[in-house]
Amino acid sequence: MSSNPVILQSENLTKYILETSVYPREEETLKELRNATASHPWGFMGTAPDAGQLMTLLLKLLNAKKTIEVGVFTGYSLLLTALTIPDDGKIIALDPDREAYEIGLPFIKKAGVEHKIDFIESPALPVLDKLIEDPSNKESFDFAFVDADKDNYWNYHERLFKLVKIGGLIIYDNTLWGGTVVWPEEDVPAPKRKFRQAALAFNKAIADDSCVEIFAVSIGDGFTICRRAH
Ligand SMILES: C[S@@+](CC[C@H](N)C(=O)[O-])C[C@H]1O[C@@H](n2cnc3c(N)ncnc32)[C@H](O)[C@@H]1O
Ligand SMILES: O=c1cc(-c2ccc(O)cc2)oc2c(O)c(O)ccc12
Repeated sequence: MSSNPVILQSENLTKYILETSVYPREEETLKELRNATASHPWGFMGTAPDAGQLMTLLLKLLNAKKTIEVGVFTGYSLLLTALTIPDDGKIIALDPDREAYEIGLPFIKKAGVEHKIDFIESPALPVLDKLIEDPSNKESFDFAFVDADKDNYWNYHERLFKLVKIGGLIIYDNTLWGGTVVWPEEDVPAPKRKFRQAALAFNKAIADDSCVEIFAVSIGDGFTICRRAH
């Protein structure tokens, strides 16, 4: 089994895709933010650039204007969303770690998109609950991206489902959790087991949810794309 967390069939194929179609198209400030994150001890948590490119395409297809991001870290996925939505678009970005967000902030400012971002330094669940209490927020968001504490994904789904409009998208990252979802439990390193179990439970629950159309994409660490059907 490869030690590379990328799930595509070979590391060379991933490299080929990155070099031919992702890096040449990656916006300069995104590249700079990604490079600034690389030296962070948790730098590997940033959204994979190929997965980010897919997200950009989906945001454009949707004409997304109002979005939510759960799990910001240094802001790679946040900056790409801010670069993609229109100038009067808005992103509610939730993360208890402001320090990591501040690593990416100079690149967000340089890109001239800070005005689209409402960063809230908080765990996401209480903020989502508050948003739901306001009827004007219900079914008002075009798009949500979830890349945070993996054992809360179903809790996020229950809330985001109420906030995202019919036809809107919710994307969940890490749903293949380094490919470990198909490994025998005993082969999975102990620290990875808790979130592997969370991914298995979430993948089953979302497949059983007839209110969304879904597709699990083997890109990055696994993207599950959900469209609110009704
Ligand atoms: C994988 S990183 C996000 C990566 C980010 N999407 C990017 O492109 O760089 C996960 C983030 O989730 C945040 N997080 C952990 N628990 C959270 C919670 N309860 N609510 C919101 N964010 C949380 C962590 O602080 C961390 O910054
Ligand atoms: O190794 C990780 C860990 C996380 C993680 C752990 C705990 C949290 O509360 C949030 C995130 O996230 C990761 C991630 O998103 C990724 O793409 C690779 C590795 C990890």
